[in-house]
Amino acid sequence: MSKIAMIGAGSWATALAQVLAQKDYSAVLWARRQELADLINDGENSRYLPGIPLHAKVTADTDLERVLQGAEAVVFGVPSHCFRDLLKKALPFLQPGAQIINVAKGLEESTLLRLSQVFAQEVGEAALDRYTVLSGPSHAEEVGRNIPTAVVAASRNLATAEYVQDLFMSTNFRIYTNPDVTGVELSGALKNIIALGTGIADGLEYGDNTKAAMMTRGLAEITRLGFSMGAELLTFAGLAGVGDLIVTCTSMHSRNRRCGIEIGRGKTLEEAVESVKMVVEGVRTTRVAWQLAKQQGVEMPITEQIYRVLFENCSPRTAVMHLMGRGKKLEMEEIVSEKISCTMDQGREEKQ
Ligand SMILES: NC(=O)C1=CN([C@@H]2O[C@H](COP(=O)(O)OP(=O)(O)OC[C@H]3O[C@@H](n4cnc5c(N)ncnc54)[C@H](OP(=O)(O)O)[C@@H]3O)[C@@H](O)[C@H]2O)C=CC1
Ligand SMILES: O=C(CO)COP(=O)(O)O
Repeated sequence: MSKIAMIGAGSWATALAQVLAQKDYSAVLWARRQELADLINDGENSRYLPGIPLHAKVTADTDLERVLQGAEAVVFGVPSHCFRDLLKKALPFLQPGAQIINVAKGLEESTLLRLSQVFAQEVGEAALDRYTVLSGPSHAEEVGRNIPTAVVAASRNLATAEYVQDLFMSTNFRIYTNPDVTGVELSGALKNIIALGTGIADGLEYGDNTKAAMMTRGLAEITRLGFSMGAELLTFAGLAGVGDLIVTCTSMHSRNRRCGIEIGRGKTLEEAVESVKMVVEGVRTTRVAWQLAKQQGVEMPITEQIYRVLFENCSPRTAVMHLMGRGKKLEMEEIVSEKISCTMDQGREEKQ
């Protein structure tokens, strides 16, 4: 059977390799450290996905060229901040026409770009026809244990999205296709900010009401930013949107939520990130979203308060006080008015 290369050997890349190996693919993980490759080749990624015996077709190697040789598809499973660098390193060894699947949930901090835009800059706009983002409510710890999970494969090219759907689809891993790459990328990245926030609320020992309010209003501001950046509104109501927001804000598997809990309990950002021992994408994403909100002229009050807690020494309780003390609002105000004015503009253009 065919070979699939996985760039990165953390929890998510390992769990996805396990899904592919169970479908008889050879899933070869690229690890930057020999120690990690050895663990995987010994049958368990005890550093990132402990307690899950790996399928014999999951192997690891530190030689990037060897990993990529003959791979029909390449899954990038590394944190967003190293995507561009690893993509550049991988490019010379990619098989012509290889499918590229990105599973990272973040934005590039220095450029504020989505990762498909980073890919287009490095490989060329036309290559987006073989680029897919795979995203949705999917903790590695559960996928690795074959717990039923459903996610979205988004590509501008339907045939490419369907290739990824067929590649991963199994009895316990269900894939839907979606053409809205922008919406799927933004919702996957931005929900991590809200998960930091619900974690902080949990750390402060606020209740379920607070968490539900933060998730719902969080979704409203994610949707607002996403819509202003060209995403489809309905994507935010789907698996990659509200689905992933629910799982990340409520699960103890979530690294972002766990980091938030530690901050709410009084740890510094550095101490909280250190305690998680895996990537906490939401920290960088908060900086990016804070800047994007300003750039787009979009109100993101929760993101703004989380930014102040993470980077401006604002106490979590003060941040909550600021959120609760904001001026009176109509619940659907911005989203509805933007959509209506947009539809009206469209209607006017069509009439002319
Ligand atoms: N874990 C999950 O359940 C899910 C995660 N994701 C997303 O997948 C992406 C990866 O997350 P996850 O697997 O959890 O991360 P982990 O922290 O579990 O693993 C990160 C992996 O990336 C490697 N890595 C880190 N920095 C670099 C670098 N500068 N150069 C090369 N390799 C590097 C690590 O190697 P080393 O050990 O050598 O540091 C490790 O192999 C993130 O964007 C995350 O949001 C998406 C869905 C689910
Ligand atoms: O995206 C995820 C689940 O869908 C994982 O979230 P965390 O990075 O917070 O663990």
